[in-house]
Amino acid sequence: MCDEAAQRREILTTRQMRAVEGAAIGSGSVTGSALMERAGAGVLCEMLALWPEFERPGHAVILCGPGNNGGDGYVVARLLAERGWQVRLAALAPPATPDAQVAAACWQGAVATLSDLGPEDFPPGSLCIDALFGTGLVRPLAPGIAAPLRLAAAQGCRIVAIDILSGLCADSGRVLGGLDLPRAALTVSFQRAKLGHVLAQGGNLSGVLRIVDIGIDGWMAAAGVPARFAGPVPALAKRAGHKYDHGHALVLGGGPGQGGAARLTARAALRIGAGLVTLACPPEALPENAARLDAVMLRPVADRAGLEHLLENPRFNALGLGPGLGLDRARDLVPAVLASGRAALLDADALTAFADAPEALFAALHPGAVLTPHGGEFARLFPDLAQRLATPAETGPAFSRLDAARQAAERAGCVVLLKGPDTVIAAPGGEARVAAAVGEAQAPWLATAGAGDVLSGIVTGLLARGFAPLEAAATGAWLHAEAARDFGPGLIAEDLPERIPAVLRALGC
Ligand SMILES: NC(=O)C1=CN([C@@H]2O[C@H](COP(=O)(O)OP(=O)(O)OC[C@H]3O[C@@H](n4cnc5c(N)ncnc54)[C@H](O)[C@@H]3O)[C@@H](O)[C@H]2O)[C@@H](O)CC1
Ligand SMILES: Nc1ncnc2c1ncn2[C@@H]1O[C@H](COP(=O)(O)OP(=O)(O)O)[C@@H](O)[C@H]1O
Ligand SMILES: [K+]
Repeated sequence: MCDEAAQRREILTTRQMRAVEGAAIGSGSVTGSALMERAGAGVLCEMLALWPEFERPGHAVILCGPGNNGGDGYVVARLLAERGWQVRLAALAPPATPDAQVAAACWQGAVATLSDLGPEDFPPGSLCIDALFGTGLVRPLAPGIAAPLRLAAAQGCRIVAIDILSGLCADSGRVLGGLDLPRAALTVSFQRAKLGHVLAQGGNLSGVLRIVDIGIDGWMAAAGVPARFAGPVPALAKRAGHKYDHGHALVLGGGPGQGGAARLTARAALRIGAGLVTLACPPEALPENAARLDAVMLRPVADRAGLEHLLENPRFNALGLGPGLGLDRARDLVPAVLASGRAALLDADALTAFADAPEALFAALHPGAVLTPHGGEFARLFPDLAQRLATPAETGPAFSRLDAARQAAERAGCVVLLKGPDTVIAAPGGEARVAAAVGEAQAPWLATAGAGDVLSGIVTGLLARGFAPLEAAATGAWLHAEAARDFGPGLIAEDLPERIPAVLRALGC
């Protein structure tokens, strides 16, 4: 991936976007009005690129709010009318910002109110441009504001959201007030994606997401250190060296009849390129595992003393445990794993085992560790954060899954990966990644038993290969979803490790 692409992987908060725009305008190089013109032109360009049939003028309703999002709407209305479209513009209120007032003054057509609109304004197949609110949304949409959006959807219109679907919090992707909102067919945003496009309901409600360059990259430094999309990295390629140069992952498994999860973990660690992978299970589970494993090596580990003995071998450089481990065994082994100081991935039972005493786990964790909870496991370790996520969002910016992961990472003192279609990954200090399996990158077939065990293996394998915890977790989550997308419908967990080679080959590894 070239540097330019890496930079465009940033995902901004509202505050960060405002800082970048403010720096650009403050430099005197560009005006707010000029940015608004670029934004409106970009919306039109992306609509025509996605739906070439709209080269032939049609019918559009433009819904304009009082702020600069509404200003973008006036620009789009003008541009569509210039192309011969029949445009009906309805405003919630008069434009209230100087830039929106300039844009509105250039609109020659009539201005209706939202309540004037009826079904006849939304002929099926026409366009509804949502320029009500963008990053300035701070409270739930009033019923009269959401109504035309719902009407448009009910009539079979395509909704195009300017910047973000009105009603969605741009920082969290949560719908303020928990309203039932229709989905945009297309969202056109500016310069960089916002967290609200990919987190929570935002991933589904944004539809196809397109980002338009409005020429303010030169001021991106004003955003500080934004979150970034997870993605492929050059270090995935395995160019040379002996197997011992690529690390030896140790996966800890559970008792007889519970071994499938850890076997999935071990196989995924091997597929992602760990030089060697050993599965350590209780002695009584050896026959079952021996019957199912070939390239993955097998060692008996009865208890903590057995593990400490095995760890006298310094070649085990990354440990993965939790899937199918059993809660008692987890309580016995996790302290030894963490005391070894080696890179470690903790998932499933290795997390749930500490539901009654998360502080004990946090005290033992170190910066080389990665936790990969799903929502339920996250709530067991961080009940207050899960509660904040579960509380309906009434004002923006609302508490986001990324806020939750960041606070969890701070508390745990290590990387925390919170799973979901919008997987968020945070390190202590605030660095963050989002592995968004949403919109055009959706991977719904990952909702299958054992998918998380495979993710554990991919991340453990990358840790063994020497990836730093944040990058192992982020790259692993991206690869995991990419393998699922590559396989497609009918995916089961066993398919995921077997799909990794195709993903790596496509990357040129
Ligand atoms: N600042 C810039 O340079 C640019 C801004 N752009 C556009 O500007 C938008 C941000 O503009 P603004 O900051 O003016 O914000 P918005 O246009 O999103 O809305 C802000 C106004 O809506 C009010 N409001 C918020 N929630 C409400 C609710 N639920 N019901 C009723 N009123 C509500 C606020 O009090 C405020 O007056 C972006 O989303 C983007 O579309 C683009 O033109 C690109 C350039
Ligand atoms: N609808 C979905 N879209 C994309 N990814 C999903 C979806 N549902 C689940 N996943 C991913 O699949 C994995 C499921 O893990 P987990 O909940 O631990 O299940 P299990 O314990 O059965 O392995 C996670 O990586 C999660 O991010
Ligand atoms: K909007």
